[in-house]
Amino acid sequence: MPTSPTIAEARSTTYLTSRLQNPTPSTSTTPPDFQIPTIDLSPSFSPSLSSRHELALQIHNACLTTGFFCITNHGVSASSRDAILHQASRFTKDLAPEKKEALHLRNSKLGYGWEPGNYTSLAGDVETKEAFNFGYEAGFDSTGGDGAYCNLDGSGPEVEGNWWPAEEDLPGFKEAVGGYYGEVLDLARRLLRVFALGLGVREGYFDGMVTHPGGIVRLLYYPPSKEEEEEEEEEEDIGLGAHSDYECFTILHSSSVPGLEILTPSNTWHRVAPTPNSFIVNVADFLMRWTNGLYKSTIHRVVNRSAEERYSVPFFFSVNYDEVVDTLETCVSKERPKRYGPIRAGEYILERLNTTTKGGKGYFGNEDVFGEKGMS
Ligand SMILES: O=C(O)CCC(=O)C(=O)O
Ligand SMILES: [Fe+2]
Repeated sequence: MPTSPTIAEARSTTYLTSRLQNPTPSTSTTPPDFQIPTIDLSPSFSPSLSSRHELALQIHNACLTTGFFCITNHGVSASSRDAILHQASRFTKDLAPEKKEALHLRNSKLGYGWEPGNYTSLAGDVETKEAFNFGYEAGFDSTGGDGAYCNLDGSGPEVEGNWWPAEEDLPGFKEAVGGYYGEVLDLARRLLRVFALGLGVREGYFDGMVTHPGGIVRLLYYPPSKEEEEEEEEEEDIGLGAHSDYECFTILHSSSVPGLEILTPSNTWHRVAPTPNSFIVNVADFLMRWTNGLYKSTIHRVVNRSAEERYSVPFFFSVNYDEVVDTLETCVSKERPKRYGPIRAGEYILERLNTTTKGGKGYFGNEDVFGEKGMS
């Protein structure tokens, strides 16, 4: 069940303040020791268990340190990757304003639909990004699903499902985004098997927990920078404010325009240079909790400093939302006693989502907070 906005607000503020050691990190250059490893995922297809173990070790090390890594040879087709960016641009540019308005996420309890620019804020930054959010549908799943999907709040898809534009308004949109979703879901499940090996449990340990998994996709648009902002650090327009992600891990695809910045241990923003044909993967909060704080869910943000538009598509992968998850025993030791109790995946994520607001007050379906237009 969603928490009341007041509790959510307090938790959001405390959480982010505790993780942002300095609320305004310096944007000076990255320390030379900070690197996001690039990991070749081809061994995940290998019949050799030792090759898969070697891969798992590389990923495990990245999760213990940066919390971010870049993957190549991931198995997602170039055509689907191109198609999803094209659909993000069609949604942003071709869908009439009144059609977007009809999909406004203020009408959704689960964060689905259209998020206009400036609608949300994170860590006090008003954001310039625009987004369209949707979640799992069995029809996208290459396994066909197990028929047991439930929403973040425990309700079934018949209570609230995705909010799609009408087919005649954006012909072929749902089919294309569904095709991409299915391929990335396959990748996510394969990656989770690699995570299992890295975490010292058997490879199939998590399989039964992702039979109807959570997986929210956002089609994100970041407008071009109004002016050359490279030297004007004070004036920068935040596309997406400093935050960590909420689920198990995120698989991020973006256009070639840079913008993603990662907070380094020395409190500087590391600007990620996009690598062709790759995805960026990052540990999110639920996995951090599940691993007893061993895996790092690293704070990041987006600033589009270029004169070009930027599109990106994160896939936030979670175990089945009705799965009750307790700390992994392999992550508990005498030196690191168990820090967290069991929690239902959807409950945790929904609580976190409800904190992502202008003023931290919770916006999903919450007309009272922002009034009719959802903005103040
Ligand atoms: O657009 C990006 O590169 C990152 C997006 C992101 O961090 C998010 O949506 O949580
Ligand atoms: Fe993120």
